[in-house]
Amino acid sequence: MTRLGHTQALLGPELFKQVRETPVLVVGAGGIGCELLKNLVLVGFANIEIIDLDTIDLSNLNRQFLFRKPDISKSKALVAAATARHFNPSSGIHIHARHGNVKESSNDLEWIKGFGLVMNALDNMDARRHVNRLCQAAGVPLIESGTAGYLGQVSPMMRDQTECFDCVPKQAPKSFPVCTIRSTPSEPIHCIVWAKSYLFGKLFGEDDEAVDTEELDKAQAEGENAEEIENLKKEAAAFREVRQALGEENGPARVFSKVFNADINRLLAMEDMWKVPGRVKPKPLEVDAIMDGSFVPPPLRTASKETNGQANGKKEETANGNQAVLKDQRELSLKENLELFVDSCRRLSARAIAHPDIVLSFDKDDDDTLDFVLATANLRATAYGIPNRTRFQVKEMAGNIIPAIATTNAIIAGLIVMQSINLLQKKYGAIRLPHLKADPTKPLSKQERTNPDPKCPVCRDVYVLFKTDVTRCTLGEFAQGAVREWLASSLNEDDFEFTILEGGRILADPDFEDNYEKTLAELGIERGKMLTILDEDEKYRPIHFCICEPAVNATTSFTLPDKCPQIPLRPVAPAPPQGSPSPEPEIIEALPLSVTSTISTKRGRADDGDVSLGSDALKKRKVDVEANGTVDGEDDDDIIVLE
Ligand SMILES: Nc1ncnc2c1ncn2[C@@H]1O[C@H](COP(=O)(O)OP(=O)(O)OP(=O)(O)O)[C@@H](O)[C@H]1O
Ligand SMILES: [Zn+2]
Repeated sequence: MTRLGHTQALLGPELFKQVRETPVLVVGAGGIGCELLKNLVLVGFANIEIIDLDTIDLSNLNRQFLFRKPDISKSKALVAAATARHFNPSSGIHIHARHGNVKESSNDLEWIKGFGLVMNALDNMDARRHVNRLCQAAGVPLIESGTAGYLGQVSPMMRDQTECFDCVPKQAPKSFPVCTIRSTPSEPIHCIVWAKSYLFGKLFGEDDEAVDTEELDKAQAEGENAEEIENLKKEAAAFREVRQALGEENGPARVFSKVFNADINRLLAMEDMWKVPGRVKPKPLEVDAIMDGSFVPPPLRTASKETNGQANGKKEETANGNQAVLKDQRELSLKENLELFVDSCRRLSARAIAHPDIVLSFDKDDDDTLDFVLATANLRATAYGIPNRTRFQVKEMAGNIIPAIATTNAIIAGLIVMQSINLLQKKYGAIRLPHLKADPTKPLSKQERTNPDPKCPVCRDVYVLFKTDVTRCTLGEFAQGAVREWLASSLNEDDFEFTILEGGRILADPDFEDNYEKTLAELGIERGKMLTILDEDEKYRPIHFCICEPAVNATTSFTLPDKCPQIPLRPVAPAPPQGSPSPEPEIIEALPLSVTSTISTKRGRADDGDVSLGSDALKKRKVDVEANGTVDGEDDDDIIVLE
């Protein structure tokens, strides 16, 4: 019996026909995507489109087995398709591979409606949200998936039948108050974040002197505390000075004495700061004493077995109780950290001097930047009595590395195919029940899925296919023809007052019709975007008109579906607490022509990891808010976000 003969016998002729004919979309040709594509081809799916924006990297080869060394730098989607085709050569399968971003404007509502099933094999929230919205708008079933180390999950999503990706709140990225990072660290991660997203930027990142000065002058003019501004200016000037001297022979020593000695002494002088219960005073570090082994580090703040055995400088022999451990897994002595600090400072400043136009940034795979973060984080940790970390641990923490495990990807890809079959059979009971999870303690577990959240801002809204020539159709024509004559009349609303938005922009409202004469193109509306209607009485759910290519041979400037869909009412919102102002969206009167949405084939943004964890980026938000010497407690809501 042929390979497909087995599948046919298993599935029965009707389901097998669906498998063969249903057009399916796979988004992402990475760890899960490669496994999935292979499975789909072997099961007999014969009409597959796969899209990925990335090219193959050496680090992909350990688990993305559709790729080989000679494929490095080639398009993931194209190579994956070319390899997978050979897995079932006799089956007459058609794989359409696309090297591109799923968010491209050509991937609009009409495009997604062309699929019977969509499968996400992505690694970031942004793209997942985008595909979820498209699928919800089109009513096309989506199978969402993700893995993080040994954990993984598969979640089928079907409009009106199950919750969607946005019905469920996602875990917020881990964040730290700025003052914890800047002045009162208590855990190794606080020191790593400080080294990576504060100190590294100050010494080697973009020189923000002009911005600093301008902002501080402005704040002073606006009446901010003059002493605080003065402190901030001094702090900025001090950093500038050590930064400029970095290339000199004693450059690293000057940085050391500023950040590990003078700054700590200044903090210690702020007595009120150390009266907070539980807060432990740091101890300034001294180069000479560290080098001759006489420096006595402060005791470790946690009652842990860890020793930070810097006192005798013999850490190198006792680290982890094992001399034979790999270099990266050995904890450095205080002296070694100091030497590594000096050495990495020299390497980085040599790079900065050789290429002044290239701004250095932390990269876990760049040894110079990793060494700098390792050494400075450990030196700071020592000053604060916090346990040190090994190079391996710092790389993992600073790089937000979650190991990708091929077996988890393979299990998840198999479960995606099982759920695809359930969806094709419209076994909604089956897709609602097994929200399948892979977990090392219980290889397969299921979690009952819930109904859509009535308040979900994605799957409870209404979406309308709006085919239009954006260079011809004006906003006024849209408001009259699509909203008043088509939508409002089907709602039996004679006096329908509404606001038109695109993204966060208000294009028109009952008192603002200045844009009515402009074409949609002039307003920056293009294929793939949505015009959203909100009624003034807030009676109905938002209605999104999804811009698609004009109909062939269209004589009018737009075409609408024959029938207006049913527009549900909004759920009744609980009364806002007394005195709380209602949020007003921003009105943009003079609209900039922002049609320049350039889509890169490489991501310019950080991944947010599989499931809801992990990322390659540590974002810094407003790190400089705290004046040097003005720490106002842990409840500071300025945060440094670890995504
Ligand atoms: N907006 C997008 N459009 C198309 N493909 C995307 C988009 N965002 C992410 N992807 C693709 O999704 C895939 C996710 O796969 P995976 O999680 O294995 O990541 P990876 O980049 O291959 O591996 P790693 O991040 O571990 O190096 C990647 O190939 C990535 O290029
Ligand atoms: Zn939803």
